[in-house]
Formats: sequence, structure tokens, C-alpha cells
Amino acid sequence: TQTTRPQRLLAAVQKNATRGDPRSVVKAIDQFCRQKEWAMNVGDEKGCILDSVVTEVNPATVLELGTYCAYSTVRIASLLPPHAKLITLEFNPHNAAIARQVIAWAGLGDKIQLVEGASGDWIPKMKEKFAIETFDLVFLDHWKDRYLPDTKLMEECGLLRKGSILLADNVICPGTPDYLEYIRNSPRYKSQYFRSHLEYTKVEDGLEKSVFLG
Ligand SMILES: Nc1ncnc2c1ncn2CCCCCNC(=O)c1cc(-c2ccc(F)cc2)cc(O)c1O
Ligand SMILES: [Mg+2]
Repeated sequence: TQTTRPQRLLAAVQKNATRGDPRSVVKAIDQFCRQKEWAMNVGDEKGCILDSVVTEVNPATVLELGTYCAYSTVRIASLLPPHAKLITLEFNPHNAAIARQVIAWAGLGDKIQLVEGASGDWIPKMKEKFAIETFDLVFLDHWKDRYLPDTKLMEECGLLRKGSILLADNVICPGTPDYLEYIRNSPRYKSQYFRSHLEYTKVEDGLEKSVFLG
């Protein structure tokens, strides 16, 4: 029977990456996406910007919205300090199952908690279910029309503190116009646009980094 793209991506990781070596997992996925099949990972170009933000923030708590095949999950977690925790939400059970295996191959299972479900359902439960006070860094990479409502939800649930960083993928392509409008005009955020390209293409895209001012 026909395999899915996430299954083929996982096979490429298991074939070309070294177990327990997160950077080789990242490299294997980028190679697969450049040489075989495009997939909606943040990719190597935007990934370098992601790396620089993670390194600068040096977060103890990270929330990722939209795991897909765990490319950015592994990329972020490989840069975290020893006791830091990354919670990643994935809506699609098939993608979650693939992501778990990519995370295991990278050897990052003790830093990453993958939760299956919709962001809107889980954000209000974060504090009680995961003993989280606030997130130092949030990486938004899920449904583009959920960036704004989920940001407002995180504010309402007290999950952001003065200095929390939001980093949003795809603000140009596919685009998140309502989120950009809100975050760039709100007195509660200081935003910066990092111009780049849609993963593995020459199409313009970028990341929007926003600091919550409290
Ligand atoms: N926990 C949760 N809660 C809510 N939604 C949740 C979720 N967990 C998952 N999802 C559902 C996310 C589905 C994937 C989101 N990402 C995207 O849709 C995406 C699309 C492109 C793209 C660009 C140009 C094209 F021509 C085609 C596609 C590129 C990207 O970098 C993208 O991140
Ligand atoms: Mg994306």
C-alpha cells in the first residue's frame, strides 16, 4: 500500500541520520526535502534564524504549536540547556506518530513532550497539566488562522510573562495577516521581522519575533 510523505521522511531519517545525533536528523530531513520531496518544515534557511533566537533566549520552557514531523522540535531541543522543557502540540495523530519516532531517533525524548490535540483546547490546560508557569519562548507553526486567537488565549491564560518571546513562521507565505496586524500594532509587543524564504524555495517568507512587554 502507498506510504505517506511523513512516513517517507521518517525512513530517510532512519536511513541517513545517526541515532542520538539531532543535527544529523535535521540534516537528513533537509536533504530529503531538497532532493526528494518538499515538506512544510521550517527548513534550513529559516532554521538558522530560529537557532539564533533560541540561542539568544536560552529558554527553560518552550511551547511549539504544530509539530508536523518534529524538524523544528528537534532543531530547538538540540540547543536547549540541560533541564529545559519543550512542549509541542500536534493535531494530526498520524503526524504525531511519525514525530515521536523522529524525536526518539534524535535521542531527545527526555527534553520533549509531544501532546496530541488542538491548540485551542490545550492552551487553557497547560498550567495544570504540565506544571508550567509561563513560556519563555513560543514557536507558532500551526494553522495560520490560529496564530492570533491562540496568542490572545495565551495572554488570557497568563502563559506569557514580561520578556516572553513569540516566534511565528510563515507570516508572508502562506501568511498570517490578522496576526501581523495585531502583533505589530499592539502596545503590549515589540516586533521584528526576519526576512527569509519559504522552506526549500525562492519564494519570500519570514519569521516575526515579538517580545511580550507585560
Ligand atoms: N495543535 C494544533 N492545533 C491546531 N492546529 C494544528 C495543531 N497541530 C497541527 N495543526 C495543524 C497545522 C497544519 C500545518 C500548519 N502549517 C502549514 O500549514 C504550513 C504550510 C506551508 C505551505 C506553504 C506554501 C504552500 F504552497 C503550501 C504549504 C508552509 C509552512 O511552513 C507551514 O507551516
Ligand atoms: Mg511553517
